[in-house]
Amino acid sequence: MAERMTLPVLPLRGTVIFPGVTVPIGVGRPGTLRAIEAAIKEDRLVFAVAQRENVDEPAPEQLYTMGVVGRIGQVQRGLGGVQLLLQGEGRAAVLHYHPADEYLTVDAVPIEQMQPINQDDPAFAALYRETRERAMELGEKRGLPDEVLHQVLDSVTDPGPFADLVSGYVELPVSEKQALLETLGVEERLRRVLIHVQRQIGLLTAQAEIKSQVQEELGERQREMFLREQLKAIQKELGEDDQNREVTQLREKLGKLELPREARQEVERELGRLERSGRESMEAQVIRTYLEWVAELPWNARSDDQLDLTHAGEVLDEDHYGLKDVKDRVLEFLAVRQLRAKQLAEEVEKSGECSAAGLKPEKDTATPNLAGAADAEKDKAITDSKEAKARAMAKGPILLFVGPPGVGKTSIAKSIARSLGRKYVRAALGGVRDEADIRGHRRTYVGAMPGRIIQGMKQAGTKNPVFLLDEVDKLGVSYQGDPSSALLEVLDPAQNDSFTDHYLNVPFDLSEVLFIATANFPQNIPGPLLDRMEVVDFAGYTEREKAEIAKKYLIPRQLEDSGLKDRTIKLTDDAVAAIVGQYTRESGVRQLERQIGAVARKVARRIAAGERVATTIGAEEVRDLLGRPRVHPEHAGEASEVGVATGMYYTPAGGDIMFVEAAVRRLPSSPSKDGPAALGDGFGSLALILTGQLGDVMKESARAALTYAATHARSLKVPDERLGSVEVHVHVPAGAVPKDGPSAGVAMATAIISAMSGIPVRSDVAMTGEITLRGRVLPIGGVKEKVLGAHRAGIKHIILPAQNEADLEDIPEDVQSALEFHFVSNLDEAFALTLDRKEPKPAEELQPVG
Ligand SMILES: Nc1ncnc2c1ncn2[C@@H]1O[C@H](COP(=O)(O)OP(=O)(O)OP(=O)(O)O)[C@@H](O)[C@H]1O
Repeated sequence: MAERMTLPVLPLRGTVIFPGVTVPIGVGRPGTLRAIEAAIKEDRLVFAVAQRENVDEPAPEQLYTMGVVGRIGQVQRGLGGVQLLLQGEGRAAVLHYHPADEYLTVDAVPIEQMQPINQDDPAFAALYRETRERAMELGEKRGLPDEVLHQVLDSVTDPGPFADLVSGYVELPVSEKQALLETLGVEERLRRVLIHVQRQIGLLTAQAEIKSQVQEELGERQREMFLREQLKAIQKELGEDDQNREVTQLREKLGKLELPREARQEVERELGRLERSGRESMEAQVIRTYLEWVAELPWNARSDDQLDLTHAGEVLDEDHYGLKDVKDRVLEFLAVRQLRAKQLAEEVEKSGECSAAGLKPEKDTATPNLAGAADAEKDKAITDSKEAKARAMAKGPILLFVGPPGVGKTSIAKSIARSLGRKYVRAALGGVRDEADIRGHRRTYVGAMPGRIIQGMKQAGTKNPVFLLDEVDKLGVSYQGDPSSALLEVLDPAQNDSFTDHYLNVPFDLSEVLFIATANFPQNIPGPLLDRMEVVDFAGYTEREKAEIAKKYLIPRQLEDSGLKDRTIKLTDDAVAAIVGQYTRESGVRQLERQIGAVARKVARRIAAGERVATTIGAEEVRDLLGRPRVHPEHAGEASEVGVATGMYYTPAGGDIMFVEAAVRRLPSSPSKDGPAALGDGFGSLALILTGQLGDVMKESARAALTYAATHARSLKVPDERLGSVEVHVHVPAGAVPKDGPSAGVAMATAIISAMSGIPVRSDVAMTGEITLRGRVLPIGGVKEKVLGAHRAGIKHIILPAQNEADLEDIPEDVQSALEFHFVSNLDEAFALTLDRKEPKPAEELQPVG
């Protein structure tokens, strides 16, 4: 029997201490504190026993009767109590509690544990091992570090203390713990501990499982939500649904087209890129625009040509008055095209037959049907492409319509399209200085676009339109490439079946297009371009022609535009003549149409205002409606004059006459009285003054005229007394109109000679012609315009260079018969006609200069 001990009691609340286990304990209750102090003074042993009930000052019956003898280790005193480490040493059973004022003491006896009968019993050993392993597992599950676990568990090898150690750490209610403490049989204790450990492991596992499940579930849902959000964002970013739909639509649209291989490849490539790019991205926009362009081009659509020349002639006549030459040229052009196309088609047919006959038999023996079909297809393809070539070759040169504005160049081109049953498109080239205007910008440029040719093709919607290249003479050249060279490619039948626009970046076939160009001044067209073209001249209209055009086309059209179609408004011939003569000054009929439009609108306004308006509009009414006449054309001079010659000029606005004036004055140091001077035929020094906004060429022309006059002064009957040092002043009035060109040579020479000799110039004679220093008269341009202008001005005689005689046929009959033409090849011939020798004026003294 172990010896009994008397010890201070340390009541434990909510815990049980096991032998071999050291635990920290906080003590605050005064009784317990006193017990601890007492123990510390003795041998530091206390009897640690669990309370049955959670009270402050437990009575003996509120304490269990088995506890542990504990040794007090480290003590930390603090405010309101102490912290101490208590190491459980051995079990002890209570004999008596001794309540006292100071603190509770106990009489207790140590209790030995009961070892199993056979420790080597495999069942016990298994139990022990199992308990160790499960304890280890529990420690791990609680998240204790492995080293610590091993250190603690491995330090105890005896099954009894091991069970106590684990009991100390297992989380259990006090009663359960106490029950473990009171289980003295080691085997039984192990078994119970194992059960608790297992249970706790189970609990922790379940807890962990639940936790992970919950987390998983949460996580799963969050993940899904997150992904969904992300997807939405991505789709929004990509506009995926719309994008896909759009790509599909584009693909369908493009799929229907018969694209050439290269174009198909490019389109596929771009479709792929579009699918991969974000909907709102810059790139997608660019690709979409590109594909839209491709989809809208006429790769294979064409209108059927109506090559009926009679019909074409009718259409041209229907739309235009006069222009006989032009219409004839156009019809000839169409006829040649038609014949050549037929001829080439026949050749193709023949060569097609030959190849078919030559190839077939051989192949038929191999795989009759298939090879036959394939061959036929191949043959057809060859024939088709040859036919296309034939058509292209049949094109011949490009027509170039040359003439002043408003003479019907554009509208004839439209008529050609109508007569052929083709679409009509027009590209204005005036002011185009950039190659990219013709050929487009590469797609890498921001805002790149196809050039005007491809734009025109899209607008046409067929691959064989009539394509008007307007104002090719106004193409410029800049550092950004020469647009005319791009145009050359467009017009070259050998190249234009694979015209490559920079933007499109794939060849487009222009070979079936009927190009027509227009220009005001063909001399401004670059040589190589002009070489490609066949010039068709549109000269201006005579007054009579204009009046006819007005009556037949312009007046009905303008009345209709002003809503007067149903009214019986009529313009008399006088009215038309008044508009033509007094309100317009042009070769074409643009201004005329505008003025007629103005008349029509004014009438309409008066009608709308309820005024009474005469239905027949005469010249009077025109003046009333349009106000004072705007145009004051030059009129032929009344009588012959000294030093005034009538020249002719033409601008895009038409031809007209102009007066060249010359005056001669003596220079101060005139050697005249002292006899003939050194220069030429009796002149000393000669000064020339030029005024009236003359261009360089005209100035040179004036010098040449003066030199000729000076060298021929004697033979030209310039009186001796007028020879000497003189100053000649040549002036061309209407200074606001810039004048240039060599064709005033004859008129200048005439004016100068007249001024020098004092012989007047006939006022009813108008003259034109370039001169040389030796007095030869060279041909000039614009004969029709000039002659029409002179006719308008009331001139009777026209002097033209002999080499211009052929141009006479351009001049309408009525004008021709109203005029008398004289052709000259030198100045003497001209002077003979222009100088009015019948009326020689008395030779006047020359006025000195200054
Ligand atoms: N011979 C004509 N018969 C009927 N109408 C005509 C005739 N000539 C011109 N017109 C009319 O005059 C107007 C101007 O003609 P158009 O536009 O064809 O001139 P254009 O020579 O092409 O001038 P631009 O060089 O300025 O383009 C058109 O309305 C056209 O129908």
